[in-house]
Amino acid sequence: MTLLSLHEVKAGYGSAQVLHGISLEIAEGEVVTLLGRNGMGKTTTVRAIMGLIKPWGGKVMIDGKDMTGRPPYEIGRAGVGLVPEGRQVFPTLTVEENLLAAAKTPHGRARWTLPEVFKFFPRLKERRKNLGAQLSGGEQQMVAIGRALMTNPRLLLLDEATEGLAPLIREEIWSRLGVLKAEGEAILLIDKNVGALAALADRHYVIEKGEIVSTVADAHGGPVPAAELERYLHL
Ligand SMILES: Nc1ncnc2c1ncn2[C@@H]1O[C@H](COP(=O)(O)OP(=O)(O)OP(=O)(O)O)[C@@H](O)[C@H]1O
Repeated sequence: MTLLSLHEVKAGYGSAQVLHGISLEIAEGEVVTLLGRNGMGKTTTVRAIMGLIKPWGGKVMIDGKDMTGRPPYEIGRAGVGLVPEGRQVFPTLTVEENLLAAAKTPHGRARWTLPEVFKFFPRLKERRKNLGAQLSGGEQQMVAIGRALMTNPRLLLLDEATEGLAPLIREEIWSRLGVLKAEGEAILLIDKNVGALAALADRHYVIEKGEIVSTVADAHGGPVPAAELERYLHL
């Protein structure tokens, strides 16, 4: 079933239009990427989905329900969790407080609780009394992901979740995302690491100047080779 669909979403900042009619779909359990060079509108698309900016036109549908322009907490309640660009961990709260601030158990028994997040990222359990500001970039990223998981989302949006991280931490994040995929979590990924995207994702949307210019998938449902994705990025 379709979890999220965008129909001709238009949005921008001030009088500058950035999105010129974005249409895309993500089904339950699907891992999809939004690929594009800098400044093409990936983050703006995420903001429009989350209600962080109000679309100028078009529709954002969640579970077939029109959620266009609803505030972020309502989008979250509808099952969408965001791992934002730049992590945005609260610097003066501890790891535990950062995670608990987001806690939400929408439908009865929740998959994600504090102990479950600590099991998923053991490093966070060790650091649970540390302040956000005292964490390494990789640890902050784990907090950002853990915080989104604490909302028990059915769709996770990750905006540049491995940016600026050391290779080892980056690999750990990718492997954790693989675990989430295997559990049936739907994920929308934005990242510059095309190799990792190719390995994890089922499908790819290519965005250029605020429009989806290609949808890329393997005819037999397998992964799309990284080299093919690279070609789309160097148009
Ligand atoms: N808060 C803002 N106010 C004004 N313009 C903005 C704002 N945020 C982004 N823009 C502009 O909107 C356009 C698209 O930016 P966006 O961040 O969506 O791109 P992106 O594809 O995510 O790229 P990047 O990889 O650089 O984050 C760019 O021209 C950018 O300068």
